[in-house]
Amino acid sequence: MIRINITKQLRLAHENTQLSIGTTIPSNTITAIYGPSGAGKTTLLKILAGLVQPEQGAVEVNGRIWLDTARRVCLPPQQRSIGFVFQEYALFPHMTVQQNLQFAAGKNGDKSYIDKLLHLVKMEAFIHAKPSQLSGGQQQRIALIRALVRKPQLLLLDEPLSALDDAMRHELRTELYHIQQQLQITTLLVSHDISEVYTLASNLIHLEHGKVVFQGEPQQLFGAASLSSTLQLTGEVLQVIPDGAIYTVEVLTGKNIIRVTAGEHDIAKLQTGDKVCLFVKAYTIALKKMNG
Ligand SMILES: Nc1ncnc2c1ncn2[C@@H]1O[C@H](COP(=O)(O)OP(=O)(O)OP(=O)(O)O)[C@@H](O)[C@H]1O
Repeated sequence: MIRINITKQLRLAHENTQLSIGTTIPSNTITAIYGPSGAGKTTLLKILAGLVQPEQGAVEVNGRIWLDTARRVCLPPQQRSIGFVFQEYALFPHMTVQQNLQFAAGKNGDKSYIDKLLHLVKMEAFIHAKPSQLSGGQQQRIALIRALVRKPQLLLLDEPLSALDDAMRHELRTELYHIQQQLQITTLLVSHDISEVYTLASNLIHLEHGKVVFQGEPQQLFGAASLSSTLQLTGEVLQVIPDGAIYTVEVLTGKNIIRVTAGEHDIAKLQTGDKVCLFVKAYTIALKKMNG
C-alpha cells in the first residue's frame, strides 16, 4: 500500500497550478496515471522517486516513510526501492545488455534473477549485444528488466511504450502485463493511451490541473455507462478479439475499419454483424451496441 499526500507548486507557462494529491495506491497491481499534458503526471512520479521535492507532504510505501516534510524526512532516490523506466530507453550505449543489467544490479546482484528476467522478455540471445544493435522494442524490454533487477517495491513507468510503433507497442504491452502478473510488483504507469490503460491497469488515477478528478477502475471512467456522445458513428462489428484482460473490436464504418478497445461489459452479447454506435469519449473511441 502506498499513501501519498503531497502539495507542490507547478510552474506552468501562463498560470500557477498546485499539484495537490491525497491518495492511496494498492500493492501488487498496476495503477495508471492518466490525464492531459501538463496535469502533473511526471512530476508525481518524480516526487515518488525522490527526484523532485514537494513543498509539503508525506509518502509512505509498505509502511516505510519515504518522505515526511513535517518531520524533515526525505529519503534520497538511492534509498527508495524503485525502478524507473522513461519513454526513451536510456541504456548505457557503451555497455552490452549483460553489462547494463549487471551494473544496475550492483556488486551483489542476483545473477539467476537477471537470467529469469531475460527469459521473461525473451532476450537471452542478446546479452552480448550493444543497445545500438537492438530495435527500439528490444531496448525498451531491456530498460524494463533493468528497472526490475534490484527487485524494487515500486516500479514507475513514464509512458514507456510511447516511442514505439503500433505493433511493437502492442507486443510490449502484453509482455508488460505478463511480467507484472508474474512478479506482482506495485506499478505506476503514466499513460495517455486509453487502450494501454484498459489493458494493463486495474486502478486508474485521472489527473487534471494537478488534482485527482477520478480514481477507480478504468472501466468506470471509460465504460459505456459514462459515455458522452459528442460525436457518433454507426458501424458493423467485424470481429471481437480478446487482448489480454480486454478486447479489441474491429468495426466497419463506411469504408474504414476502426479498432476499438473494449471491456468485458462492452462486448457482452456482441457478435459479428451487430450494429454498434461509436463515440468519442475521453480522447478515444468507445462503442455501444445498438438496439439493446
Ligand atoms: N520540478 C518542478 N517544479 C515545478 N514545476 C514543475 C517541475 N517539473 C515540471 N513542472 C511543471 O509542472 C507542469 C506539469 O508537468 P508534468 O511533466 O508533470 O506534466 P505531465 O502531466 O507529465 O505532462 P505530459 O503528459 O506532457 O508529460 C509543467 O507545466 C511543468 O512546467
